[in-house]
Amino acid sequence: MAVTDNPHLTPQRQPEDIDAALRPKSLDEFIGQEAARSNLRVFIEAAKSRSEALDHTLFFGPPGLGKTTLAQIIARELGVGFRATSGPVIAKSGDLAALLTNLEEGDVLFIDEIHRLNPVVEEVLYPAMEDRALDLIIGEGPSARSVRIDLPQFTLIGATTRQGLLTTPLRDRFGIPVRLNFYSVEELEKVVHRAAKLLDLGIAPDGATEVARRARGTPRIAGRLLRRVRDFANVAGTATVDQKTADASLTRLEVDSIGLDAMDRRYLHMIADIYKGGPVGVETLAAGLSEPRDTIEEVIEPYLIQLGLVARTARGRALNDRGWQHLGLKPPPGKEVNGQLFD
Ligand SMILES: Nc1ncnc2c1ncn2[C@@H]1O[C@H](COP(=O)(O)OP(=O)(O)OP(=O)(O)O)[C@@H](O)[C@H]1O
Ligand SMILES: [Mg+2]
Repeated sequence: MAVTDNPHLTPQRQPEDIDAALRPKSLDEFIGQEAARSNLRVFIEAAKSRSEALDHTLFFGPPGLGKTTLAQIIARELGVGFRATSGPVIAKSGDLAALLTNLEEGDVLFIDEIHRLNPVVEEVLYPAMEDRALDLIIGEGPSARSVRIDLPQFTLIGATTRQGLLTTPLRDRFGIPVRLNFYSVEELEKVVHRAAKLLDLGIAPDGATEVARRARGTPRIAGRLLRRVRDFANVAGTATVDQKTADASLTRLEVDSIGLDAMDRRYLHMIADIYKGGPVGVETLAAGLSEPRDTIEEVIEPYLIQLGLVARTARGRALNDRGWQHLGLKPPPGKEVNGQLFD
């Protein structure tokens, strides 16, 4: 059985299914991330010209910026097979051994959420990445012996939203670390136009700009918002989405003028209203919002920090003056904001 046929080793994350239709298929089609893209182009070309596997590659950055997409594109550009799995589903070292021994020459093995690998499994990965070999213990007790199995040349592509949670030995074994950044509005406009074409939806430039401005710097969100805008447009009988249609739809979806959603605003209000602007610890916020700490750190905070609304300080999260402004509130008198006393 092919590894990818095993349901336990190929978890289908639901959002990915919706995403599949909009996924770019080549580096040329992939929008933005210029530096990463041009470097990858060189590394892929070089590996191909030497008939070698590409060096192990690590993608890290917030959700929805294109990590899985780029991994698939790399396999396609290299002209090799693509096997996908994810950290939490590889429960035992035997599962990983099965995956690795089933690889074909040059294949890409994609491990999503690689920061969530079991440490025992991770140990198996080290020699596999470094020497392309597998050390197995066969038998038990006094008759147990260790055998080394050679693996085909392969490329491990890891993806993580939390680079900081990777162990140093694992991080050091990736020859090509790639950070993905939030997209600019101009880049997201292109993403929106491309997606609209694929969805067979007419969109005016100002309509695309409106969706792009409110997509939280994230192509996945741009795609999602566009689908909802399409629903509103279809029902209203609007042929072409312009700024007004987009704005009305997004407002109904509670996406505000800078793209923050209801959850983002609950987070900001919790700091402002209950903790007087902070600093407040992330665990406290997690409990107050009934959200896992991971979601807060991986999904909610990166964009708010990027916009400068919130700061991560040693004593916890604190609202910056832009955060107060966005909420239309004033910090309490005597409050230190951005390191300055507010009066
Ligand atoms: N540069 C891009 N150009 C066009 N569409 C993109 C781009 N990057 C991502 N997308 C679209 O955004 C969606 C999400 O991308 P992807 O699944 O690769 O994100 P991810 O980084 O793997 O997210 P996660 O961390 O949640 O796994 C896909 O539908 C993809 O088509
Ligand atoms: Mg992904």
